[in-house]
Amino acid sequence: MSDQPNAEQLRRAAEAKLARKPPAAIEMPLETLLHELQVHQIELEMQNENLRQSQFELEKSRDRYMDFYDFAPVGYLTLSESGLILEINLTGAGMLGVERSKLRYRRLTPFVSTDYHDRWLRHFMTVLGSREPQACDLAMMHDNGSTFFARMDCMRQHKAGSEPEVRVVMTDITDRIRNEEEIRKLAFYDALTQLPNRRLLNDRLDQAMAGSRRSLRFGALMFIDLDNFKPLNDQYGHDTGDLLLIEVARRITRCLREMDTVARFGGDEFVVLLNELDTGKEASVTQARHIAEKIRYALAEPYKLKSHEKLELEYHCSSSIGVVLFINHETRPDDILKWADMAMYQAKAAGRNRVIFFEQEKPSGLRTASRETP
Ligand SMILES: Nc1nc2c(ncn2[C@@H]2O[C@H](COP(=O)(O)OP(=O)(O)OP(=O)(O)O)[C@@H](O)[C@H]2O)c(=O)[nH]1
Repeated sequence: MSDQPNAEQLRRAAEAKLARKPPAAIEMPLETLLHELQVHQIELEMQNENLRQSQFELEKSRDRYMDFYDFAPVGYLTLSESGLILEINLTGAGMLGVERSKLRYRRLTPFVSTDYHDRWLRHFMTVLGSREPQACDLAMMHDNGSTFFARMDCMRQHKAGSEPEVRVVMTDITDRIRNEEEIRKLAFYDALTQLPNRRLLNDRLDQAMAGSRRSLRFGALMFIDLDNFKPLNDQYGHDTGDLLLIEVARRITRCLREMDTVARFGGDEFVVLLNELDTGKEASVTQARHIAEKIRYALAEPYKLKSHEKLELEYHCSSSIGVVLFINHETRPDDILKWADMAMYQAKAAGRNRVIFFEQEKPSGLRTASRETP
């Protein structure tokens, strides 16, 4: 803004000047008076022009501010103390999928995914009670029902004589969250079958063993290796082999309860983890054998596969399964895996297509495997 006095001030100053002047001064020649008036008029016009220019600059910077506000890459919202939307920029309205004019005085909470309502309401109360900025990540609902993730940076504003308000900067973090999920998936799941991988299996085995210690129920771990899988790859190509592995994953999963885990251990090896069987060993062996046999039957059913020449082919493939029971965290996870693997090799050696249980340590200190009939 210019330091020039405004028209009202000039008028008052001129009147004061006139009032102060002695009558003699007023009786100056008309020509001099006219000249002085003209000079004043020019000065006034120049000041007017300055004012117009300042006004113009002010409007321009307000428009620029509105552009920054409306088209910022983040949503800006002002919420009332009760969570009503008082103001929102165009980006924010776009994120919610509703025209800005229709958002005023609507609550923000219905745009937060139901699972996140509690988190949002707790966060909002914290913001109202704090002078510091507070942030939380939420799953939000677009008006069309699709979900996006947003980081909500919130700050309470409280000017004397007015109701408190909450300023919110809403940043779309969907890509970041999806990337994190993708990275987690890559780290813990097998890309071909989408089953948990070896790393996730190790976690689940730790949990199952801790659970067994609490419940004093047996758990079981099965090592499953396909028989004669290699010839399928050799004859029809890796892609056809992949199709069989995907189908194997489906068939094993169908034999299990929700609480059990099947993981792809590598190549044509799968590991099944059964939780919370029975407190008695015999009953647990019976349950584990029942499931292992179910899997063995399911995997021995013929596979209808498409070869690399798109020809449909039927392939027969059995499995060798080694099983070990565990309880009460007595053993190390590595040993459980090793013993199940040993039992599986016993099944291979005994002619394949069978289930063999690993027998716990003998009094002699020798560990052997006992064979089950195919
Ligand atoms: N298609 C496909 N093949 C794989 C993959 N990973 C490993 N393999 C192959 O799986 C085969 C596993 O070898 P083996 O277990 O020795 O083969 P097998 O014929 O089942 O032998 P036995 O277990 O003794 O009956 C090898 O040919 C590997 O190249 C994969 O992701 N996709």
